[in-house]
Amino acid sequence: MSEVIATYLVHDAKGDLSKKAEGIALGLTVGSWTDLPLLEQEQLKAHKGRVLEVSQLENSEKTNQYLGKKVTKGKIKIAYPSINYSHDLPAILTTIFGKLSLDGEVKLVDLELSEDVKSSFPGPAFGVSGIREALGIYNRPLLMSIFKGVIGRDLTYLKDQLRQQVLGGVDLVKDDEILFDNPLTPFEDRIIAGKEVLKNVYEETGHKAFYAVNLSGKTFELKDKAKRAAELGANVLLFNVFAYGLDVLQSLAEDPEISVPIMAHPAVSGASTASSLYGFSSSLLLGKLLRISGADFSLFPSPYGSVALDRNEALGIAENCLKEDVFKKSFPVPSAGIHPGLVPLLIQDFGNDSVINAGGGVHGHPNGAIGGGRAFRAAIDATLKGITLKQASTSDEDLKLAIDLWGAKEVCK
Ligand SMILES: CSCCC(=O)C(=O)COP(=O)(O)O
Ligand SMILES: [Mg+2]
Repeated sequence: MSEVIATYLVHDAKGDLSKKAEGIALGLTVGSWTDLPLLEQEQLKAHKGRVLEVSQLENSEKTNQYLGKKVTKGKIKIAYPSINYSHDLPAILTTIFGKLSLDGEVKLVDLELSEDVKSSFPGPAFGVSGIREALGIYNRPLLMSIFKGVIGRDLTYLKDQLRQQVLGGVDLVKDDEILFDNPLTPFEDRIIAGKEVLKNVYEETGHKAFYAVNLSGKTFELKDKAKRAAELGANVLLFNVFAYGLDVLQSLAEDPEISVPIMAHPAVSGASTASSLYGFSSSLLLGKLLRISGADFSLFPSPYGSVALDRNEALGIAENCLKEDVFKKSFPVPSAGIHPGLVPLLIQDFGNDSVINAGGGVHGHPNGAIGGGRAFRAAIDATLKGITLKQASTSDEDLKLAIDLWGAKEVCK
């Protein structure tokens, strides 16, 4: 059947979840149902939402700590026929969660698209395999660092910081999401300068790395800027998807003139995911929806760093980035407050097909960004060989300095 199935988590004061589910299925599709004449009911049948599942998770005996009232918690699954909407996310999201998102304690936790609906979405143009091939790295998680303190600095500073990071052995360097187009480091100049630094480092050391430049500006200027970036040979485009919308990401990802991998930053997404009662689940928004819309990388807070996400939520994002589907895989990038001592935990939880990403954990190293990058690479190598960081640090000064400063969370085998 051609449809989208939505799963909701609801907290309902009235306690009749079946009635609530039927109300949603009707309200978001054909509106009124039972009061209509039989002929009209027949005509509308193909358009009506179908309740597939109603399950009570907790009863209403206890007062909910956030709502201050007794509520019944439950899961509701509804199928929405695809003849009701065009096959784009603005229409799909408005159908299944439009006014419903404003109507009490309802959280959208998952969406399942039938195969014909999926075919309207691009998925990542490069994906995990394409990025690995472009970098020539197949057997370990990638390592990324983040420019820091570039606001108010010029291109000379940016070039020097890029060089230091790449010399430490990182595979990717991304702009911070708060660096926009500006007179000191304009978008196009950053791409040109970045390419020059990466070329020099490659010629000197043989180490290949990519630079993810922040694609920013007004929505209707983005395509032209992205096309220009592609012409200039940009490696990756960083994009603050949730300040714009998933459909904007999709239109960039499916444009054949913008053949550049896209890295989705989660900025602003917390406003839609953080509540346990409202909004979207992180695994849906930062995993499934980013992937179908064309993100080659999805950044999200790791469970361990400074902006921590619940571990199951973070694992759910990674699962939706990587599970078998018609789409290429997106790289999960657990981020924020990451330092070399967290590498064993990150690899245990997110595996080889992930990107280890750090800003402060690279720049704050006592030997500077070069030392930070080297410490991370040593931590990755040690973890993959099954050696503890403590052991590895006896023969690696950069790793030793990092774990003396930030500690190490070894994992039990
Ligand atoms: C919230 S995920 C985004 C990570 C990010 O953009 C960042 O700047 C993290 O920096 P940090 O110094 O915490 O590694
Ligand atoms: Mg940042």
